[in-house]
Amino acid sequence: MELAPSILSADFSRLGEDVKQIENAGAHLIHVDVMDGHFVPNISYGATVMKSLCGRTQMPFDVHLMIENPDQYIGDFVTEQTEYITVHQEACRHINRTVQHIRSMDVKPGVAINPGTPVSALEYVLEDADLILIMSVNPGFGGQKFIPSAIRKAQELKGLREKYGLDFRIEIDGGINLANVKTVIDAGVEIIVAGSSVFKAEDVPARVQEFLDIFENRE
Ligand SMILES: O=C(CO)[C@@H](O)[C@H](O)COP(=O)(O)O
Repeated sequence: MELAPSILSADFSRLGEDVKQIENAGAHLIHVDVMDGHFVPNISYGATVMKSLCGRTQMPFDVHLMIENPDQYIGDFVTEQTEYITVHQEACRHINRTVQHIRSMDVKPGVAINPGTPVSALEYVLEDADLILIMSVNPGFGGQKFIPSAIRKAQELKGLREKYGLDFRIEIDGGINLANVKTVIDAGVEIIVAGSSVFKAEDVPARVQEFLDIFENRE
């Protein structure tokens, strides 16, 4: 199990400190939400902000591109710290080519699906991806309410992974908190993205620890 706090909910005026704080508390990855105002109705930040964190933390980057034309920008997000680059199935005309493009840059490719997209849309890309990201809110904003159908998707993906002997990891993103995280873990999720429930907590390190304690009891 890994915790990937989303810096979308961090305080950008002190991003380096916020990231260091979650790293010291034991978080595993930094989730980097990139939004273009086209694929999603919000603009967040780009590669320059992400790269400003290189070396300020040892945590790997888990990049989530919520953008049109991701192929055009993938190269900008490749750094020595970039572990995953995830693109949306809905944003890619040639998803297989995009996944191969990410892999050719020595980064693990991920594919995300929106709440309205069925798992079946991923059928022919599961064997090429290292990560499948289930959106459990409509992408674009932090602090939204969890959409429960994401649980069925995780169960379905876990079943397909077993059936075909594949080894992609299952990640969930949106509306995750201490109350629902056990349910998504039981459904098969292995990487938990959490934005507001981590960065908006009164005691951020304690909140990270609470997630880690739940992980430990589930493993
Ligand atoms: O990709 C997104 C939103 O589009 C997420 O990564 C959110 O930033 C998660 O925030 P919370 O729902 O956990 O507050």
